[in-house]
Amino acid sequence: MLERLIHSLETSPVMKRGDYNYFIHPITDGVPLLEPALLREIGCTMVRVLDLSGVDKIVVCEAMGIHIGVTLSLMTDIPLVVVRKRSYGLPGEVAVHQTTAYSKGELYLNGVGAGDRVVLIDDVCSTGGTLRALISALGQVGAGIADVCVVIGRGDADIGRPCKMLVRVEVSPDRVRVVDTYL
Ligand SMILES: O=P(O)(O)OC[C@H]1O[C@H](OP(=O)(O)OP(=O)(O)O)[C@H](O)[C@@H]1O
Ligand code: HPA
Repeated sequence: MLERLIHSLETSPVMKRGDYNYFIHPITDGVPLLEPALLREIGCTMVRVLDLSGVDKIVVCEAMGIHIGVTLSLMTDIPLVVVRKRSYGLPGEVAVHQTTAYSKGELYLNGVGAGDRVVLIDDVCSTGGTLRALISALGQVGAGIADVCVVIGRGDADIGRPCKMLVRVEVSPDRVRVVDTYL
């Protein structure tokens, strides 16, 4: 079911970002190009594995959650909320701090309120810093999280709740290996 994702990951290049082995892949970086069939494969798998009952909104983070969220939104008719890296100052906006293996910044949540039931989607979970920040923001506005799902998991981050990972990878300085799949 995830043949395209697995093959594309296992042939993806790895570069250094400081000490961090950073793999470069269409889903996590948008380069060199995104094949519609790969997006469809991921969208179909997410529809199968996610608990979407009663879900009002799909929540993703700028930038590399957006194409995955759009794919899922088009397949399910559930509206999409994009958490941004800049503030709009709208009423009810919540700011949280994000730390990853190679960056720090602020994330700004708009468009989700008390009682909303959401699924949280991202491209990759590595240190878990981004998902922890997003879960904190959703908690602050009083939203319920039905499910959390990422396309690719690496490492063994604790985000304080279960996270469905379509594939799990190990990344060495010269290659990516897929070591597990969700289905
Ligand atoms: O588990 P973590 O260590 O938090 O890493 C995962 C996050 O890192 C990347 O985002 P990044 O902030 O690099 O921004 P981008 O989506 O704009 O590339 C990726 O899109 C995830 O959101
Ligand atoms: O190794 C990576 N590649 C792409 N995006 C990422 N986000 C966290 N780690 C990575």
